[in-house]
Amino acid sequence: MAAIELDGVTKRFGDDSGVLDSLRSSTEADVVTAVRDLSFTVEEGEVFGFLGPNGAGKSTTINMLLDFVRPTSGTVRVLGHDAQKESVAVRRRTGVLPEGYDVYDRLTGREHVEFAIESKESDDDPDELLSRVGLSQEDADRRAGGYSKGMSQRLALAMALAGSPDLLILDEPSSGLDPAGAREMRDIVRAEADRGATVFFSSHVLGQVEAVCDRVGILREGELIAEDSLDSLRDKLESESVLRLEVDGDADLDAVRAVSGVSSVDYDGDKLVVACESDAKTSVIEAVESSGATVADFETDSASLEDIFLAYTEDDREEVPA
Ligand SMILES: Nc1ncnc2c1ncn2[C@@H]1O[C@H](COP(=O)(O)OP(=O)(O)OP(=O)(O)O)[C@@H](O)[C@H]1O
Repeated sequence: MAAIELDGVTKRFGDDSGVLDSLRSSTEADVVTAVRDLSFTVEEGEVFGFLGPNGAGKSTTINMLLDFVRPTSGTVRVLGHDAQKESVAVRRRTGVLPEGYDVYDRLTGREHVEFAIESKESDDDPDELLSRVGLSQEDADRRAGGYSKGMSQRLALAMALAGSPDLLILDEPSSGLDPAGAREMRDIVRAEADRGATVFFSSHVLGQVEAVCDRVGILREGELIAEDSLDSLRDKLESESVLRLEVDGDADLDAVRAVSGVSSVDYDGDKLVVACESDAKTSVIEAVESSGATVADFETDSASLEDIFLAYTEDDREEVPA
């Protein structure tokens, strides 16, 4: 069964166009389409990486899974439940690590976790959960208001794990963690998947996602622009190259973009950087030269996963060379 199913989901903020003119408070400029016609499925037991640059719509999507935000159109199902009509059932079976979790200053770490355990009606041992995320007994007895950022993040993860949820939603889980903490978090994600939980993991840090996820979805400006297993993305990479060209004169970037097999064209300093299929390299050089510029020199390397992510998510706007 699918753990998460989105079908044609759009979310517009600030859109009160259905409201009487006299009551409208927003102008057209206030309307933001955070997510546009988004459809995807995450299967039970999968670790799904939800990638995208800042403002791509990741948190909005997560908030719709939990019914904190309602879609303007489309349907959202979580663990077989309608996310709007059965949000209580969804939340009971879901552990959430929200982005930038704010602790309750006056409660101790243990009290936070006890609260999470109670709300999940579970009989978990709070100290066990705290030690799983690397917080000691002494830490557990301290008020969380004095915690460091990384400690607060660990505490939030312990709370998300309470009650062995069927679905874990982790929004930027490694933010604030040191490298050891980030690795421990990844180990926990894998252990949770091994016990059968589904993990939905949002991040703009590709390395984190790469290390734990079976499949990724890449969001850009509210639209899903790629959804694939990491292996397929890697296969794709093998046939991709990045060309760095030293160009004299002004190359027509649109002509280069139009070459079949080219996925992105941009300036990096004074170098023209073109991501393309390996067998399109000659056509790229020809396109640059026939647009009136001269290729003085070039180098080529195979694309890293990072390059692909950037190629998918970066804006194609022409940048003026420095
Ligand atoms: N409550 C809101 N009111 C108006 N606009 C909003 C609201 N929440 C989000 N947005 C807008 O929706 C878009 C997507 O935001 P969202 O927070 O979902 O992105 P994100 O991918 O989680 O970004 P980040 O990686 O920076 O957390 C942004 O343009 C944002 O300004």
